[in-house]
Amino acid sequence: MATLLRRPANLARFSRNAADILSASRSFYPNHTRPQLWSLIKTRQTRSYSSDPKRPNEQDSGKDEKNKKSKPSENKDSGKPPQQSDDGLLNRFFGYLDKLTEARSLSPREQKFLEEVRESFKAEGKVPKDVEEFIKKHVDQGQPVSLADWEKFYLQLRKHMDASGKSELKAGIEREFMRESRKSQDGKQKSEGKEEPSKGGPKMYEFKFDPSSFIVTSIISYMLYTTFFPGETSRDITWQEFRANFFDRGLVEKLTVLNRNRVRVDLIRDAVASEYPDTPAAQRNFHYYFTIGSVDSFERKLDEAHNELGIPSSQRVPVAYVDEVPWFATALSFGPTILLIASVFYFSRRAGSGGGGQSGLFGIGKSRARRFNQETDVKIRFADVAGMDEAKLEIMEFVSFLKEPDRFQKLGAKIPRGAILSGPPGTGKTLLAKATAGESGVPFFSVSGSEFVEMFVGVGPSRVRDLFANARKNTPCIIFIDEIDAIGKSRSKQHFGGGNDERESTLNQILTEMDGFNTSEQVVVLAGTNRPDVLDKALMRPGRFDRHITIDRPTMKGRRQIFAVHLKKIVTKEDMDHLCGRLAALTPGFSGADIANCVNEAALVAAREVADSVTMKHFEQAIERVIGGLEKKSLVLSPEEKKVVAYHEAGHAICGWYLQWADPLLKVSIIPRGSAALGYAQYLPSGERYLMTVSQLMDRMAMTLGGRVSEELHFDTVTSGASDDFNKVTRMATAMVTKFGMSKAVGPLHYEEDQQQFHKPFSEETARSIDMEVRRIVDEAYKNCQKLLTEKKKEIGLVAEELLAKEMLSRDDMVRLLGPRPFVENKEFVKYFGGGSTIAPPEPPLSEEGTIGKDGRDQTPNPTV
Ligand SMILES: Nc1ncnc2c1ncn2[C@@H]1O[C@H](COP(=O)(O)OP(=O)(O)OP(=O)(O)O)[C@@H](O)[C@H]1O
Repeated sequence: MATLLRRPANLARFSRNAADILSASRSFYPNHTRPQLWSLIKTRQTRSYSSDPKRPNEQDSGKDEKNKKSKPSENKDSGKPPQQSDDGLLNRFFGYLDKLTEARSLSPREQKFLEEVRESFKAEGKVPKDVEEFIKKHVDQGQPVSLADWEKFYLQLRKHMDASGKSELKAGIEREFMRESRKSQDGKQKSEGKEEPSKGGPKMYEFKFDPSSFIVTSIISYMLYTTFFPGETSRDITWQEFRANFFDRGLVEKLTVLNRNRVRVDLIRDAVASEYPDTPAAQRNFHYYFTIGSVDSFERKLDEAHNELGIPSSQRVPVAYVDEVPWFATALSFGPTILLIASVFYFSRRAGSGGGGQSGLFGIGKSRARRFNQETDVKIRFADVAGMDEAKLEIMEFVSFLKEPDRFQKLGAKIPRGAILSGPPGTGKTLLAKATAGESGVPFFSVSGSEFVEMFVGVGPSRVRDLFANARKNTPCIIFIDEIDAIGKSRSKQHFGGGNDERESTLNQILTEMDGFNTSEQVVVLAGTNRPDVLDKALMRPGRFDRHITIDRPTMKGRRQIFAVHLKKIVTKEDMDHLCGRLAALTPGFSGADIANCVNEAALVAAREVADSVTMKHFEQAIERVIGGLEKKSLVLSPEEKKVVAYHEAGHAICGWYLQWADPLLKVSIIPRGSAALGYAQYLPSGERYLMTVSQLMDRMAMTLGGRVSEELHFDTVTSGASDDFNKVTRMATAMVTKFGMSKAVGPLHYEEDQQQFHKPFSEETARSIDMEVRRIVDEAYKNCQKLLTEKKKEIGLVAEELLAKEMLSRDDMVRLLGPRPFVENKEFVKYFGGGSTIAPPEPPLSEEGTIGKDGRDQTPNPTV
């Protein structure tokens, strides 16, 4: 390829030299015909050869000649009769080479090449056939040299050099020609003989033609050129100059009034050139301009000038009027708009590139669902999801459907479209969906409901369409829409206070898409929500989300299993079975996420202490921290306040100890924690409690009021610290009356209090009787508590003083101070806490009455001062 590229360049170079020689020959010897010319050259050469000392080449060639004669076997044509040498032809060829050398100053390499050619031919004593023909035809007969002739000639020389092993020289020459031909293309024909041959091969530069950058570069160059060299095509002059230099001399051909404020002067070029030989005005594109105040004054002045010169109206200089739009100014006026569009485009591309799929402004309607690839991403299996056996069983069916659809289809069963996983936060809904994908070995598209909500209209439905289209391309697969309540809220409820058309149309699109699946399409849609109650009924109907899987907070058994899953990754020397059981008992109401957090927190506590392994103590600290929040070391109470807190907490503790149906006490503390609690008493619910008796509720209320009663018994005044206790007690009592049917006066009725309803669901009369009943119940609980604590005033003092000294009392301390609790304890409690070791504080029992916090778990530690 390189040779092919080089060849035209070499040919061009050779033919140029040859043409030069022939033309030079003609000018040197104008009176001779070409054969005469060459015979002249020949004689001159013969003369010079006979008179000059022998050239080294000739000496060498003489030697070669002898060698040839002495060693005929070394001749290339050995075996053939040696060809008769044609000295005349050789000499004519050498003469031609001389002429070639003289006509152009060749580079040393080129000269060397020709020398080599000369030597080589001389050594052989003959010229090759083609060269012979060339000489005869073009030198002897004077026929013109065509490019084809030169190609043949050049190839012949090359062939000869190849045959005589001069390939290195040849390569050098070719490089030389290459360089020279490039030079000649650039139009910079320098003297080649003075230049050193370049080292290495020629550098090849690749130019890629980019039309857009070419246009932009051209425009910018033109603008710069016209800005910096405006005088090249135009020049401003005054009216006086115009008159004196051109108008009065009759050099003006035409005047053009531009935009009514400037005049372009067209001159009679030839006349201007002869009048002003050095002026640029003679150039074709050159114009003079002058400005005018107004068209009227210009016309008046022009008329006057014509009149002064006595030019008849038929021969007056013609005037044209043109309104030109200056393109540069126009382009500038569009500049800000173009800039704005360009930057919007650019930033939208950048912003979009973060998300998957198509980027840019045009990708806004594309789904943001993350696709987890089976082999790489979804490593979760059902074994990793603990404590929700029923939910797993339910969802297992989807796995078998995705794995072996035939089993269902052949019996004519319709495949379930999807399932809604509902439950409190952190209970493992996403985990279960991932495990379903992991088990079934299919791609998993995960998206959050809020990702369909954008400020642009139509984006939500478009993303839904895109998500489902993607899923259809990847069947079988699972789509998981987390927090579906963000878009799937009941449409009737949305209209209360405004409504949201965009959300509604997104929901409609989901409904349509789910309807759009045909029964054989293996796309399962799972959705997670914390609020199944607000979802649109249409979403829940059979044929869409067929299955409703409720995932509640784990039971004691579930917690134990979840702890077992998460403790696998933790380094601990504790007995695993006992540890899991004890931790599960300590963490009623914890969700899976809480448990995961708790285990991690314990490992962090251990690491902070630079321990080798995580011990029970670390777990208990972690649980305490998760429940109560951080210890508030910065909060320093005054001694009086501390005393009040101690007696308040001691009141709770004594109630919990001596009331039969109260939950067993685990820990009392007056160390401030979290945001509001100055102290707390903690109890362990006696097992999983699904039903509560009146006695249990009454004892729990009495226990909650214990703090305030103790304050009353021991101090002259009471504090504000019991307000949270009163809140709990009131809610419990209200629930007993309005929901549990535990009041004879109100009867077996259930009144749901709906925040969104303006009217209460009961009459004024009922409201009054509810109020009275609630008051009666609380009063009763209060009296019980007061009675008990008055009896146990001494014990309260004991516990409070010990608390002031130690700040925290465990169940052991209580046993030491008060003796064993006078009631039979729960079996599980005895199993894990009967030993009386340090007891971590579990959360107070969950109660239906609304001690549940924002996240579904009661986060308020029991009574504060
Ligand atoms: N049953 C469980 N077994 C093991 N780990 C669990 C379980 N439930 C929750 N977890 C842990 O809690 C983490 C959070 O769970 P996940 O995200 O599935 O909760 P979620 O119910 O989807 O929460 P949200 O409703 O807030 O989206 C999981 O990554 C896992 O570590």
